Amino acid sequence: MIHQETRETVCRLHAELVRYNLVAWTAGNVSERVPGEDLFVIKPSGVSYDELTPEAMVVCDLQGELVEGDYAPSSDTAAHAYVYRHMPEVNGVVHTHSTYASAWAARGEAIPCVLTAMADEFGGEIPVGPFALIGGDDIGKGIVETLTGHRSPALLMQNHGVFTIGGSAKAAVKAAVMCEDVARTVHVARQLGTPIPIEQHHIDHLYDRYQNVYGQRSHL
Ligand SMILES: O=C(CO)[C@@H](O)[C@H](O)COP(=O)(O)O
Repeated sequence: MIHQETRETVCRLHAELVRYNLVAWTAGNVSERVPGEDLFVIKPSGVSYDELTPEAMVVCDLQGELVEGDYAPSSDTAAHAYVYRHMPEVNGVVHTHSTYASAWAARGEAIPCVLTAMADEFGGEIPVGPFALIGGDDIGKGIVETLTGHRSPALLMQNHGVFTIGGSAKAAVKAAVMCEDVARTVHVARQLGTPIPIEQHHIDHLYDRYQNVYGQRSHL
């Protein structure tokens, strides 16, 4: 099938949403831009995660129209397409209903930057986007307006759940995993007392280290 490599990547990353317990039933979705094309691959709508295969993935253009595939595209296809049209640096988009992060979304409250892990991955708070109905451009507009110029690759769409972006679908999945992890920890901290905000200059230092030094850097 066309765009087999991207199909395989997107299919494999959907299994990561299940592995990290970020979705229930058929909720959530992952997409990735097809390299060099005005196209992206996304999950078919309402198909059980254990039935997802590279062949079941669907290919859409940047208007969200189905280009190739046997299934109807995800109900969030318009949102993903809007992000790809307006954020050319983004090559991966993920949506989950992960429990703790969605509980913050239900309250319309940003997750404050009170953990070094938040400074590392999000460069500050995880912001909240507006309430938006599903299917049109409203969710995509909310994502773009909230995350443009913001360090965080994740946001909480009010009353809905998590959307993340990344330079790849893998990066966006990582952001979704880390978003749920810190949402849970900060929630627990709130139950025990008042979390202590990290000073901005420390956030900046931590973010720079994590983004530019942490891990294995290719020197070849
Ligand atoms: O959030 C919603 C519906 O509220 C959707 O994003 C579902 O979470 C997944 O829909 P499909 O990708 O299966 O169409």
